Amino acid sequence: MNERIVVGAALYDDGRLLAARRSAPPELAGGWELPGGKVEPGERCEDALARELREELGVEAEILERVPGQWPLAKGYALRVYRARLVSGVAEPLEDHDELRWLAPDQVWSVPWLAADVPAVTAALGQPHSAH
Ligand SMILES: Nc1nc2c([nH]c(=O)n2[C@H]2C[C@H](O)[C@@H](COP(=O)(O)OP(=O)(O)OP(=O)(O)O)O2)c(=O)[nH]1
Repeated sequence: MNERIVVGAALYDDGRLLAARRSAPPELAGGWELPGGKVEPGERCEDALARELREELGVEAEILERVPGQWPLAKGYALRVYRARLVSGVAEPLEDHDELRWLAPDQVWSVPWLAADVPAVTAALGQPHSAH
């Protein structure tokens, strides 16, 4: 399989969803996304996501079920989303981001999500919130 996959986390803690503001590249900077990153060759999506959350945010997360669907990104990549639960650590914008926000359910649309993330976040919200 030759797909280029980016995995993103619908990461919940205490009923709130984490949004991360990208600091680069220039065309995406300032937009909000679900934290995550590229899956490396031979890597399981769930493992890639746990690794990215560790690297980018400094947290340990339990990766739960995949949100059905897949959303196109630039350069032939596609975004897949997994629900996840914060296990330990305090999320900080260590890499790729310059601000983080934990959004309560009525705040989810208060940030300008990147275009690809709008349907992904919508799909993530459309499921029972078992990760709360
Ligand atoms: N992580 C993430 N990336 C997204 C989302 N929406 C979106 O358009 N993207 C884009 C931004 C990036 O071009 C690409 C993900 O790459 P990344 O830079 O986060 O991944 P990475 O940490 O593995 O980066 P790299 O060092 O290999 O460049 O997908 C999203 O919700 N989450």
